[in-house]
Amino acid sequence: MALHLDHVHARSGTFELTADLTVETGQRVAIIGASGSGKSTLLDVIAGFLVPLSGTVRWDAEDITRRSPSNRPISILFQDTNLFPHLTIAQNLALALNPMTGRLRPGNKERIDADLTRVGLSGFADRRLSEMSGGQQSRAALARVLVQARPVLLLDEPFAALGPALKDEMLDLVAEVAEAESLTVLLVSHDPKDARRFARQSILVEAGQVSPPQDTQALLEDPPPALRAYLGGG
Ligand SMILES: Nc1ncnc2c1ncn2[C@@H]1O[C@H](COP(=O)(O)OP(=O)(O)OP(=O)(O)O)[C@@H](O)[C@H]1O
Repeated sequence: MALHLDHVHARSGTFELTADLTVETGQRVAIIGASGSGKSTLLDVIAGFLVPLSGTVRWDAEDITRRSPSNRPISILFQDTNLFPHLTIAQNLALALNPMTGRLRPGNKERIDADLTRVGLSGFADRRLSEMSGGQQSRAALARVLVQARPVLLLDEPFAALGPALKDEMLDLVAEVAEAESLTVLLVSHDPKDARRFARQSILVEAGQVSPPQDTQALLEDPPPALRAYLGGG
């Protein structure tokens, strides 16, 4: 299994993006590029918020190019956690599972409890989000994407508001969970330390041109000029 972008050409306003690449199942990949290079636009194409003008997005043999975001094998974690502060964690996760009703179906409660345990929040099910710390809210947001049980996880700077130690802890937790569930993960981050920590391979985005995954260490040691300037490497 793999996520494929075959000869994708997309346009958002006047901005153009091209991508031709494969991310293998279970791979963790960082998306690196200067500000405005097209990292979020790339995630939009994969997630289904932006339909390309040409080319194909495939999950293995399945063409998902025109599928709505909610019908893709993909979940997304943004910095805005998508959680309702006045609801409990359990209520939030129930809504993630059954968006129309928020009611639990048979088996849902067990799934929620298992995912809360997995992210270190066992016993927190009835706690309101507004009564939790930033780190705990990040864990709850991760549990929210885990209950959806989709094989591809997109992360767009999800832990940028946390301090460095907490951010590292969350990245390690995502890596651990991704490993256990064989998730394919794409992480947009502005911090090269995150890419080094999280992803052996990275996708470089330069002025709308997306390169296939390459070795993170090698890319960051010898970045192309635009990326070097952005990273502040002189
Ligand atoms: N609807 C639009 N009309 C015109 N330009 C757009 C539109 N949407 C996005 N852009 C431009 O597309 C480019 C890519 O934006 P994108 O958000 O993908 O970049 P990014 O690499 O994620 O940037 P950052 O690191 O700053 O978040 C930017 O120059 C942005 O201004």
